[in-house]
Amino acid sequence: MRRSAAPSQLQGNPFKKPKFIPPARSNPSLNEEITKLNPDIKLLEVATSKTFLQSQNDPRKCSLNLLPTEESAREINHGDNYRGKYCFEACAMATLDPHHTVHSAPKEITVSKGQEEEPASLVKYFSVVWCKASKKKHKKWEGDAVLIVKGKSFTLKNLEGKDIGRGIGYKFRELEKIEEGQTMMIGGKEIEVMGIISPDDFSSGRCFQLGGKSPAISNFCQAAKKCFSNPLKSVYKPSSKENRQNSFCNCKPRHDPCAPNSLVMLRPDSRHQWMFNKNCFPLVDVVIDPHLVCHLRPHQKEGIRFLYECVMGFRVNDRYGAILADEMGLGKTIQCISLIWTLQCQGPYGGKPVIKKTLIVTPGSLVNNWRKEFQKWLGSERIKIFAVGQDHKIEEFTKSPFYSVLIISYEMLLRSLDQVKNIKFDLLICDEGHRLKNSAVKTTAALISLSCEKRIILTGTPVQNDLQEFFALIDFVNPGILGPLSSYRKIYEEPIILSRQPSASEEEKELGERRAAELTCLTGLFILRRTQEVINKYLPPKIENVVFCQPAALQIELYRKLLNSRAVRFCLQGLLENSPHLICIGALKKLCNHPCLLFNSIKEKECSSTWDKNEERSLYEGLINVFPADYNPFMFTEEESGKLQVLSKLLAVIRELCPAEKVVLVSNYTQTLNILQEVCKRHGYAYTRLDGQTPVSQRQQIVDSFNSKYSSDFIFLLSSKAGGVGLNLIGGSHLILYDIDWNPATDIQAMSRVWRDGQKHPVHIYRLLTTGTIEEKIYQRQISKQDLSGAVVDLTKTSEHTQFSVEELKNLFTLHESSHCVTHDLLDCECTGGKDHTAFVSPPGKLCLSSPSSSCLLILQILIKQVMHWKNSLSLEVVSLVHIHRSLTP
Ligand SMILES: Nc1ncnc2c1ncn2[C@@H]1O[C@H](COP(=O)(O)OP(=O)(O)OP(=O)(O)O)[C@@H](O)[C@H]1O
Ligand SMILES: [Mg+2]
Repeated sequence: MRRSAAPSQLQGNPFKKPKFIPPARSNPSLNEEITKLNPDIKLLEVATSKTFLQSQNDPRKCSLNLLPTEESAREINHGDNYRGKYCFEACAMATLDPHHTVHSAPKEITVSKGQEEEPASLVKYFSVVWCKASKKKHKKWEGDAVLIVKGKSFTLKNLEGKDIGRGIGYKFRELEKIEEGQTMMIGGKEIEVMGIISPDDFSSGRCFQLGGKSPAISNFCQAAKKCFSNPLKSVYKPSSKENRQNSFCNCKPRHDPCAPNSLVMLRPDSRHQWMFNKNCFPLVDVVIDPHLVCHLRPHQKEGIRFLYECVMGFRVNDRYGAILADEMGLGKTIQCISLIWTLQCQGPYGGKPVIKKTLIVTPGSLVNNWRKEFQKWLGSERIKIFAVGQDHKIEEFTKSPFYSVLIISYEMLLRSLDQVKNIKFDLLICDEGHRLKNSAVKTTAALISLSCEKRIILTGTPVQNDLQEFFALIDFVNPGILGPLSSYRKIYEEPIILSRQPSASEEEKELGERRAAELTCLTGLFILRRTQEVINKYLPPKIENVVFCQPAALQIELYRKLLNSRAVRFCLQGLLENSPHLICIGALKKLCNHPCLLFNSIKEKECSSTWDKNEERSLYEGLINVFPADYNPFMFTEEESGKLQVLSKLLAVIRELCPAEKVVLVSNYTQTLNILQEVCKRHGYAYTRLDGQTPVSQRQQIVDSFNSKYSSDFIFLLSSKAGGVGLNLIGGSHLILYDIDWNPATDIQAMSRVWRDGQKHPVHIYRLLTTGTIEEKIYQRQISKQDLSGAVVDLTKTSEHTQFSVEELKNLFTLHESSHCVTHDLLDCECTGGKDHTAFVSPPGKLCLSSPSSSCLLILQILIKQVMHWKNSLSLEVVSLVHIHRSLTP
């Protein structure tokens, strides 16, 4: 009986180690032929099995390490190039298992009738191929599967992790004796055992990747040798016509690889050469332009190496994507610029450039920032870049042969997708690419439709909590690397989520942890994330202050009323259909910013008669009477909001004590920015503003003008939604976050606008919170959830700020009137926190509130070291380590 091969057999099932292939079923003549053609094949086989075994034994190493090691590869390279070619063909063939011929009839394992003694806990795993039971002569294996034998039962899972067969009550002795090569009938399916899977490979999920369509992770070696002794000797044989034709190509590196401080990229291994150097060009060192290298920080050099290896396909076979997820301000832009410039001028094969055209897609406000950064690092002569804007239509780029880099906003890309699709791009960079975490959105679909293999996502915001979002990012840069979504869910997502449930068994917990570790390991080859710690030493100090502001009398009264509204009572009864709790939360947050914002909403809803506004109306019932009869929201006063009073004083103090320094004032809401703008006007502060309404073409100009030392602007009003990411606002050294977001990442993004390279002054961050209110609760939630562990995806988090339990809502919908500062109470701090110590410093001598407002309660002064410690903690208790600075400064 002959069977055609299952996928694993076509690709070489690594679980089927060469030594176990029964001679009868291998094809000796083929192997002999291969060995005759090239004796090096033995070396490769050994290397292959060695690499595999090594990765199997070392759980920290990723699996799929199936290709020859660099050592073996280099041997090939030093020999005749053609030999190298055969060698690879042979290598590929050697792992190919010839069609199987089954000599013995499969045995049906019989269901045990009698009682058998066996250890129920004994679990074994096998890689198998299977087909439906049939009496046909020529059968076809239908697929690879994993057989799990546990005590007297078995489960058969396909490589997507789905159960395709189950059985119980088998004879234990039969199941125990299962060995490689054995064919048997179980559960109406015929299977052949291909190999044993170690418990480690099962629990990590590797066994599911290895059998079928999974990628092979290439042998990856960190150490790039400095330079070639003689590149011509190793590969270049100008014997053929083709080679003679190519003899014009450049054999010398563009920059001296042996110069001190030179940054030389890793050489391609022999697999890569075989795949991509068909014309046998000489190997040439790729060396980063020294003009750039002299500016690069160590982590940036490492980042460039990483990006180069990823997009060249050195790290993962046939995958050319990368995610650079460095924290904000680490210079992702310069790393990409260096990569583009290098690949555009150089390449390892005959020095031929690897890419011609690059597409950079970025949020609208950063299009011109990219252009400026190119100019900053490369000047305007080296590289011609084209930023799409109102006056720079994409047609210009299409027509002109000069431009090699196109920078376009996500919005514009959607509008001109057809034109962009007509251009052949060799490299695609998606800045602030976390927006691609949803594969259903148009932008993602548009970018996927571009036929560019080399894809880089840049993001400073880690993907938290959501394994599917993580999948979308991975699948975008390296399509298919995690298999289809359905199998990813079965193999990774479900076990990981299950293991996080409080009711998870020890076994489930262990499995979930192993799968999470494997996922991290697998994706870690093409994800790089460094934290701000790497640039701390290059930056001035940062002092972060959390300013707790007592609410004003009007705010308290309105707050009480809101909490007594029908809408809130509904929520507390668990009636959360149509999400009324989100409307309530929104109203409370508005009130914390200023009551006039709530007044506007009340008026708006009063005029609206639509049915679906009922809930909102029930929230606002009777509130209008709390406002004075002649209340005019345009004539709002600072006294009506605790935070606004503090803000006003804070601005006055900064202006007085540090007249040369500027302030970035951030809010999540445009309406709040309007109020803040009005405050600026009233006090005569020169300001500039960037929000969602600001035309994209003007944004960079606004930023540049603020950053300029000649600017008279004192305040930069910034909407965190429009400009929270990517902007460089180093002109300001004080940043005030007027309101708080559920997602700590949004606040951190905003805070990172000023504390970045180029900043000359110590940076002061002030976060304003209204005490006793929902803002404090959000803050507490932020610090208890926040974990900047450096992971791109934090698999331990489950927070979702749209879903709350009734208990959580009860806590959110409480006003703590008797406490001056609930967070302070939670700290177990011995100071009384009373109104007697209402002065604040940061740091001593630099800034103080000369006439402290009675509405201010405390400033928690958190020094940078402590911030780090605090950020890494998961519990509020650790905050008590934070020094509470309450000394009165004259
Ligand atoms: N090696 C360097 N020397 C001096 N300045 C640098 C260096 N690297 C980067 N910079 C500057 O630091 C600033 C921040 O860099 P960049 O905008 O690339 O950060 P980023 O990693 O993209 O941050 P974000 O996630 O906020 O977008 C820029 O003004 C950039 O020119
Ligand atoms: Mg950036």
